[in-house]
Order: sequence, then C-alpha cells, then structure tokens
Amino acid sequence: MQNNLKISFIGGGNMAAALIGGLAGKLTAAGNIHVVDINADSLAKLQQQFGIKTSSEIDATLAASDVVVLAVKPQQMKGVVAQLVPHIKGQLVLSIAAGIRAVDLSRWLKGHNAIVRTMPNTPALIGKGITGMVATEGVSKEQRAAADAIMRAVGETVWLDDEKLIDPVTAVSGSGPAYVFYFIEAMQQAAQEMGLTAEQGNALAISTFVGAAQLAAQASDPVAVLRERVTSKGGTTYAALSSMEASGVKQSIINAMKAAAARGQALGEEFGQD
Ligand SMILES: NC(=O)C1=CN([C@@H]2O[C@H](COP(=O)(O)OP(=O)(O)OC[C@H]3O[C@@H](n4cnc5c(N)ncnc54)[C@H](O)[C@@H]3O)[C@@H](O)[C@H]2O)C=CC1
Ligand SMILES: O=C(O)[C@@H]1CCC=N1
Repeated sequence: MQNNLKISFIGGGNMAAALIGGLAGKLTAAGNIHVVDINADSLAKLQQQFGIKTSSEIDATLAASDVVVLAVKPQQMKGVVAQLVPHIKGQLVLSIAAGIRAVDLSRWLKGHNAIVRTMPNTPALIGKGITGMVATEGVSKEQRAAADAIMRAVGETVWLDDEKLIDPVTAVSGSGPAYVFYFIEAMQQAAQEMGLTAEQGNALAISTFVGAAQLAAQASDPVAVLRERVTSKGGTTYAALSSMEASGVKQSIINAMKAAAARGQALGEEFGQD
C-alpha cells in the first residue's frame, strides 16, 4: 500500500532509520522521504540504504511536507524546533522524543496545534515495534490516520487518551527492549559460567525468549498460568524462581520501570522549559 505522503525527518539517527526502513518504498515512495541531520555520515548511510532525500539544513522541502517527524534527542529538541517555525504551517508534527510534552512543542512552534506525540521502540527495525501515541486537539482525522499508518508501517500502535500515560508507555515498551537484552545477557553469562559455549548459550537464551514471548502472545491463558506450567513442585524452575523472589527481582524490575517513567517526566520538565 503506497500513497504520496511526504514525510520529513528532523534527525536521522537510530530510531529514524528504523522508521524509514518500514516506510521507504512501502507506505510511500523513497523520494517522498526527506531527512535533515547535522551528521553527514548518517545522511550518507540513509541515502545509500533507502534512496531517500537528505540535507544538512532545513530547506523548502519541509514546507511541502505532510508530516514532520521530530527524531532528535530530548536535549536537542527546543533548539531544533526553533529553526522549524518559519516552515511549519498546516503539517502534522509527529514527535518520537521521550519526555518532551506536546504543550511545549506547541509553544515553541508559536501555537501550532497539530501534534502527535509517540513512543516507538527499536523492534521497529524488523517491523515488530509497538508505539504508544496521543494526539492534540488540532490533529485532523486524516492526520491521525497518517500518523497511525506511519507507525503501523513498523509494527503495532496503541492510542492513548491522556498524554500523561506516554511516560509509563516509555517505561514499558520504549525502554523495554533494553530490559529484555539485559535479561538475555544475564542468561548468556550464566550459561557460560556453567560450562556451555558462548554460541550454545546465545542460541539457548535467545530462542527461549522468542519461544516464550510467542507462546505468551498466542496463548489464551495469562502469563502467570504459563509460568506455573513450567514450574514443577520441588523442581528446577521452582529453585530458580524462589532464588529470584528471595533476591527481590520482580520488585526490582518494577522499581526500575518506575524510574524510567520518572525520568521521562523529568526530561520533559528539564528540557521543556522556555
Ligand atoms: N533509541 C530508542 O530506543 C528510542 C528513542 N526514542 C527517541 O527518539 C529520539 C532519537 O533517538 P535515537 O534515534 O536513539 O538518537 P540518535 O542519537 O541515534 O539520533 C539523533 C539524531 O539527531 C541528529 N541531530 C542532532 N542535532 C540535530 C540538529 N540540530 N538538526 C538535525 N539533526 C540533529 C543527530 O546527528 C542524530 O543522528 C530521542 O528523542 C529518543 O527519546 C524513542 C523511542 C525509542
Ligand atoms: O532511553 C531513552 O531515553 C530512549 C527512550 C526510550 C528508549 N530510548
């Protein structure tokens, strides 16, 4: 399904590249995608990989875009957005930045109110992302549909009614892939400490994650029931889970995720000021 949606990315880093990979030549022609980045190497890579248009400075392409995706770090957002003001008229502005609130983007854009704030994640790279998103009042039906189509090009979407929930979404799915990788790293290390090779440990840990996650996605039972089915009384899993409980692993994960959400809020407060 291709349409003629013209999309400009401000920032062509990791997340932008993941999104462009799902969009270019799929949702819209590669020639309809434009990336502005100050890093010439990133631009050259994107240009080569996807055949999109690139430039090191904001130019007239921006004014002709339907959607402007803000994909720089929260710390850079205010300075970058200030440069966009003369070029933003009716476009949809779609931010993927952690923390930065729509109200601050709108103020920096001199009252522009067609903003969709999103939180994607890196499995977008393989079309398996999930994005939490919320729209401001000035977003039209068509713009909302365009935002949804852009994020669906790299996975699933979950729309929120309340922007405050974006920080919890960031804590669950935005940062979430890193927790999974951390858990896999721990399993790989344990495998090696117990005598398996790195290659064996790698295969066993990753396949276990993929298989268990797919089972959880497909099963009609809650994950707690799936866990109980692995856990024989007096058996090996019971020994492992008892050790985790004794070390407070579950509470530690909960605390960590609350820290991520709090950091999202703090980023908004710190980098969303005038
Ligand atoms: N990496 C992740 O897992 C996720 C990141 N995000 C958000 O995505 C945004 C981008 O993150 P990443 O892609 O990971 O960062 P990144 O550092 O890979 O990309 C940022 C890009 O912005 C460019 N840039 C910096 N100043 C600029 C300017 N003045 N004009 C144009 N381009 C400029 C940099 O050269 C860089 O290529 C962040 O706001 C982050 O919160 C959201 C969800 C997940
Ligand atoms: O760590 C971060 O701040 C970004 C947002 C979610 C994932 N990476």
